[in-house]
Amino acid sequence: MFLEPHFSGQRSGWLEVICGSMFSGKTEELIRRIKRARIAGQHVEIFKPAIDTRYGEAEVVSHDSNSLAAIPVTNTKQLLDLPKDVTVIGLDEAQFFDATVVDHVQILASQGRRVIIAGLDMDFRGQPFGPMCSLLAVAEYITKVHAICSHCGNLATHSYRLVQDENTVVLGEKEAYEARCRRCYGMGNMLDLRG
Ligand SMILES: Nc1ncnc2c1ncn2[C@@H]1O[C@H](COP(=O)(O)OP(=O)(O)O)[C@@H](O)[C@H]1O
Ligand SMILES: Cc1cn([C@H]2C[C@H](O)[C@@H](COP(=O)(O)O)O2)c(=O)[nH]c1=O
Ligand SMILES: [Zn+2]
Repeated sequence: MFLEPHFSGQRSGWLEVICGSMFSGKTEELIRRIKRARIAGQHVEIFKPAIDTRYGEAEVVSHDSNSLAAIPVTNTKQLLDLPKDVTVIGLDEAQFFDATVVDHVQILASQGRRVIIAGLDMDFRGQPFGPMCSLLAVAEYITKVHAICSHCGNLATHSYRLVQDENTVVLGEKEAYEARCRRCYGMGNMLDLRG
């Protein structure tokens, strides 16, 4: 389990990334860390891409219906308008932000703030999703969480799309995606290719 770092001298900021497939517990882990920061008396703000309207516009919500209020973002420059006393920043569904998010979270960290970022590492094709690769490269701390494969019960790393749609962005839940292990993901794709 992730334990928050301690600093004895002057505290510097840092980036944490929580990544994994759909249903792997990214949002739950983000909510857990945010709640602990609030318990510690820190000022927290949470953001999400405005594009993710699945559960309403101003919330991050887990598949188990845990939720926290969040500010929808259309341009990641908005992240830089934060008051100085906000020392902890959460970002959910980071795969949907554009590449500018990488510079903007680094500015926040260099201002001494803790930035916790949750997002899908891979899209339904098994390819790196949006800015997640770059965020993983610059983060001080990385946590990869795993779902349970819907087919065999092993650990799942992939998000398998059940609906026919070639667009990278297709919002959805269980009706549109399954968590799968590498083996079951590969077998599903082979069957799709055979038609
Ligand atoms: N295949 C699955 N593997 C693991 N958890 C699942 C699965 N399907 C549904 N869940 C539920 O989803 C919850 C995780 O939800 P959430 O934190 O929103 O995940 P993520 O943000 O990674 O999509 C789990 O606690 C569990 O109750
Ligand atoms: C794999 C994949 C997912 N999406 C969408 C589907 C959901 O709306 C979100 C992921 O939500 P979660 O909190 O991680 O469960 O992303 C997509 O648009 N494209 C994809 O390839
Ligand atoms: Zn499997």
